[in-house]
Amino acid sequence: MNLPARQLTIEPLTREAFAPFGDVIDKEVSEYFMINNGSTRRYHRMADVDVTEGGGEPIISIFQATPLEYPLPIKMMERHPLGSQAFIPLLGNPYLILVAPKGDTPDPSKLRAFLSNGRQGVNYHKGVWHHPVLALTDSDQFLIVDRAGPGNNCDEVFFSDDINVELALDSLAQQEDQRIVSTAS
Ligand SMILES: NC(=O)N[C@@H](O)C(=O)O
Ligand code: NI
Repeated sequence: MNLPARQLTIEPLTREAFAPFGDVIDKEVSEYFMINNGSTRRYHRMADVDVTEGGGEPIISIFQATPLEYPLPIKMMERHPLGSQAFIPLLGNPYLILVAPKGDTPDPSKLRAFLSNGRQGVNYHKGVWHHPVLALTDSDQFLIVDRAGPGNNCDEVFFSDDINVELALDSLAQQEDQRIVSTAS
């Protein structure tokens, strides 16, 4: 008999809640100073790019991502042991983030899911377990700042089927981001 999957609670993305996993890149809660003769706000050093271990170098890429099918059974997590990885949404669409604390393997009981409002980026710190990008809008686009260089910088761990955990969008219907459910379902 298949038991119903445990649905992860999807939390609003805040700097404080996400702190154990990395940085939230969100100008709406950040200080700035004026530059360019007063014409420009500089939201300075919102996150650090930590990619030089083992001879790594910072690179900038763009991901164009397709939403997965929801409810989404969580089958795997990955980490980048040699570098941080930042995702900056380019089109203003909400998206999901799924993380677990650093450690030898991701602990399924410590999975945390967050919803970005589409104006918030994230910077996973080196070694933080995370699910590959979870877009909620077709062909969504993200600017990525992460590491190129020698060595293996991507560990993947596949869970056994019996962890029976999923991400469902129903819980989002109660939040102001109602449009998400219609976009992704
Ligand atoms: N593999 C890759 O470049 N992307 C993942 O790291 C991801 O977090 O989406
Ligand atoms: Ni990654």
